Amino acid sequence: MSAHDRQSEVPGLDELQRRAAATSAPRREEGLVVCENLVRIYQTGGVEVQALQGLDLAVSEGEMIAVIGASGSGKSTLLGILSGQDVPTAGTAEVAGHDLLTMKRRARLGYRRTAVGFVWQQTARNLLPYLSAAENVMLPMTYTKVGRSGRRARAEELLDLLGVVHCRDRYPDELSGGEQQRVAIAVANANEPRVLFADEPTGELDTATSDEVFAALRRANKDLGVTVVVVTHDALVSEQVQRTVRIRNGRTSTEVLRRVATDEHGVEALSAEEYTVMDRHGRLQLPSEFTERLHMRKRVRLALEDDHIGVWPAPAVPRQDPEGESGTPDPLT
Ligand SMILES: Nc1ncnc2c1ncn2[C@@H]1O[C@H](COP(=O)(O)OP(=O)(O)OP(=O)(O)O)[C@@H](O)[C@H]1O
Repeated sequence: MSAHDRQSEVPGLDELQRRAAATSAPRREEGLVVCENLVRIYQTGGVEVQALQGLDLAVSEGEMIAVIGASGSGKSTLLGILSGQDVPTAGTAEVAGHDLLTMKRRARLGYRRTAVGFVWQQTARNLLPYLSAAENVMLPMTYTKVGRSGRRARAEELLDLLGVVHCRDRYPDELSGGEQQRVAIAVANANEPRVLFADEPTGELDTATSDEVFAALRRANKDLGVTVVVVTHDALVSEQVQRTVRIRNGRTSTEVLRRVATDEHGVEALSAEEYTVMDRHGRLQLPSEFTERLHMRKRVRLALEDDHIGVWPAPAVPRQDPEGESGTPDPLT
């Protein structure tokens, strides 16, 4: 090969930059809410609790999702971070372009007041007891430039939308649990937030009342366009959204996507499919029920097919005895 040929093989600066860009960090997730590799470590009495251990989540604008998971899996910690009440230890947490890791105190206060809304499980925690329903809804608007008549009109409109306009002049202790939560949803939407977070909003309610509250959340999502992230233990509630995200041990593990499918006879039916979450590096966790059944440990063999990837247990490797003769297979323990 001549010196000239070798020269022509050396890539130019543009080509090197292009290659570097292609191999650098994978593309960031897109969405109104984006968490990547999110970590929250609590330190209490010298003990470290890793509440979130590299959680990934992306929620698109206008979506309504349910977050489920066992007690202690990190659901409330996630909501606390996304609503600006708590600060993550590491990773990425962005909501509507706000970086929740680097946000300063003052900006955080503004964020909590106008960018997001929050509904707690405890009905009494959402409303001030000495204000009427309408006054509760008007209160957050005092942080904005909306005048008194504008505030009153917006409160009336929200209470009407959520089916509790008849409660406008009543105090919280004169409302049922379901009415209180619907007024709380109105309060959380007062300043036209981009995202509404609700932590077990139906946790203290019976089934019929929970349905009403959940219908109010759906109405807020549909009619006000607010993106909704709701944490729930209630399987019936989580089945009413298009996407349910399950958190296990501080990470997103699986997602159930629901959609209406039409068969060849034009009959519509709701289908639900469960997916394992893959992070942007291509990592995913195989369910232990699968790996145990097929005795998959340490290594697996992958094969790329036209439309899927096959995963097989690795064959047992014969163990080499000291004399150099092959002996019993090593079961890769
Ligand atoms: N302030 C805190 N200090 C120390 N550890 C905490 C704190 N808050 C939460 N934890 C721990 O972090 C882990 C996740 O808690 P988190 O409240 O987020 O779970 P959860 O899924 O919301 O549970 P639940 O469904 O019971 O409300 C748990 O082990 C919990 O004990």
